[in-house]
Amino acid sequence: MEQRYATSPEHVAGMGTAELRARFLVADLFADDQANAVYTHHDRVVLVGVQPVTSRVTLPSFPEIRSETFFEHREGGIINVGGPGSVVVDGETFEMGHGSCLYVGRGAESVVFASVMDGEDSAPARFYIVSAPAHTAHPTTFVEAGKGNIRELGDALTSNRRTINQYIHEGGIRSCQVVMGVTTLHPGSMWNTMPAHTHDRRMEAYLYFDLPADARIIHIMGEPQETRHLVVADHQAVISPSWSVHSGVGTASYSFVWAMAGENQSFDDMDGFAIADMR
Ligand SMILES: O=C(O)C(=O)C[C@H](O)C(=O)CO
Ligand SMILES: [Zn+2]
Repeated sequence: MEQRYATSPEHVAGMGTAELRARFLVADLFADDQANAVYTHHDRVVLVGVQPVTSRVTLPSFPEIRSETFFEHREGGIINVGGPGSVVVDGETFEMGHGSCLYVGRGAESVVFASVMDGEDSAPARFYIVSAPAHTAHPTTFVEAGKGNIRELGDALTSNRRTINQYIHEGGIRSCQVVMGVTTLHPGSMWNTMPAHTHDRRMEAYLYFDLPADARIIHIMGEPQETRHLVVADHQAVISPSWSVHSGVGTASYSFVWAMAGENQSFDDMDGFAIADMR
């Protein structure tokens, strides 16, 4: 498991492109028949990518978290950003289509991932997991793509019309810390999360998906008065510390998984910034 230690805003001001990418961009989460993990140390959130192709993949326990099983003292949200697949949690099978979400509660022991590969052109499932420490066990719960709490935001005139699907949140699937959902840009709209915000109570991670292979997201990060950017490709994630804005513009429309953990679970607890005040 890769370790990414926590960073401070003062540190970012002097970083060049390579260091910014090494600290905040998770470029290679998905690899065939593997479970790749990054331990962010921001709110002790672990990001995992599982891409089963020729065989099933069992979620390992990873020595860095010192537990018998991955979910012994953790919980996690899983979203499938690839082709159809399944997740078996302690013998119970969840068929997961593109964009669907599964919450796995503390104490789950065996978690096994598979793709439904039924032809040469079929795409493997890509399971994206965001996990945080959990103090109690909430039930493992599945929700189909598009069946979360829907919020429509933005306007085509400002190129930011988008649909937010909240899956794991205060009014939906219960959890200890993890809050998770998917935002989809409408055709022709390219901007997410602008005006931008921070939430000092929670870190957040974005995983961009459904972006054409030759398109990119220009992801804006850093303090609002001292921003930096990352150029991000499909299936890459960005770690956003609590003090950092997280907003992006695509060269094509796209979706992204957003997930947070920390002090509270209040989606609307955001500190917004006027666009004109950003630097
Ligand atoms: O499009 C948006 O705006 C978002 O999806 C915002 C994220 O959900 C977020 O940053 C929540 O704090
Ligand atoms: Zn946010």
